[in-house]
Amino acid sequence: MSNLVEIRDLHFAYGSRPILQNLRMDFPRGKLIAVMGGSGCGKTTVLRLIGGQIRAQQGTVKVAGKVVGDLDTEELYGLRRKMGMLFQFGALFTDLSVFDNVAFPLREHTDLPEEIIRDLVLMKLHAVGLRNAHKLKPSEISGGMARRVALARAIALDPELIMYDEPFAGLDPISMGVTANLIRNLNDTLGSTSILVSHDVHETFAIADYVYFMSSGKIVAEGTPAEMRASEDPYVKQFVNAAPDGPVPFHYPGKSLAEDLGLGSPA
Ligand SMILES: Nc1ncnc2c1ncn2[C@@H]1O[C@H](COP(=O)(O)OP(=O)(O)OP(=O)(O)O)[C@@H](O)[C@H]1O
Repeated sequence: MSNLVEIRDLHFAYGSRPILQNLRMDFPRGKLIAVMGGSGCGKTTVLRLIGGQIRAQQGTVKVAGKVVGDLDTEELYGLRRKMGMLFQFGALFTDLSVFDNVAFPLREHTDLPEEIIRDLVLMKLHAVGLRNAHKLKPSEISGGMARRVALARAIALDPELIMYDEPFAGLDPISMGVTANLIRNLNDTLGSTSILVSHDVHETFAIADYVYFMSSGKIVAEGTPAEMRASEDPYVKQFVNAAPDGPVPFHYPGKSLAEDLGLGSPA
């Protein structure tokens, strides 16, 4: 099976601060691939490299066979049209109705007549169960519904690749489950490829085909959700079991408590 996105030998630094090291990742067409790991390990940076918002200092990111870092502005713009992105707390335009929020990318990126835009928007809203809410403003709907509208907007242009950055953040458990199912169903019905950045193990394992675990800018484990559940890797175990201490220490590194309290030999 061919990969829609391929990352090879990737190194990335913000200034002199290394963020990603020696990454190799495959995102096969049609699959839903999760990228998991603690806060600040570099997950969002991976999405930004795929979207071409930033460029790697070393290594390659290929999307649909093209090296993203080599594209000029116009080519990048063309590539981005094939990508749908749902960012953390995917903010809606508060002054626009639900309908106009979803219509926005269609009006911005296509010359389609309004009657066609109307049908497309209603179909996308139907897919997320909110066709009948199309006249409402974001202030009149719940947080879970707003996330679904953002999802409808992200898929408005039938993207080949959909990237989700923490789509479950701030949602109640029911809305989380609804959003997770939608992400899986949309991937399958649109025939797209999805990248899901999340630290929510339960929802992510329920829908992902394959999982990459990152820590400090490196891939530390990868496999299917079942393989990850059975993994003996201490980092994966700590993450999957949400253990407060393990390879990721609870205490910020430094002096021991005994030293700080002047109690003699360091522990
Ligand atoms: N524009 C920037 N300039 C400098 N450092 C940055 C910039 N953006 C992110 N970083 C740093 O890069 C590291 C990786 O950030 P990134 O957002 O990719 O992490 P993440 O795994 O997505 O974290 P989270 O789950 O908290 O969103 C972090 O330490 C962050 O502080």
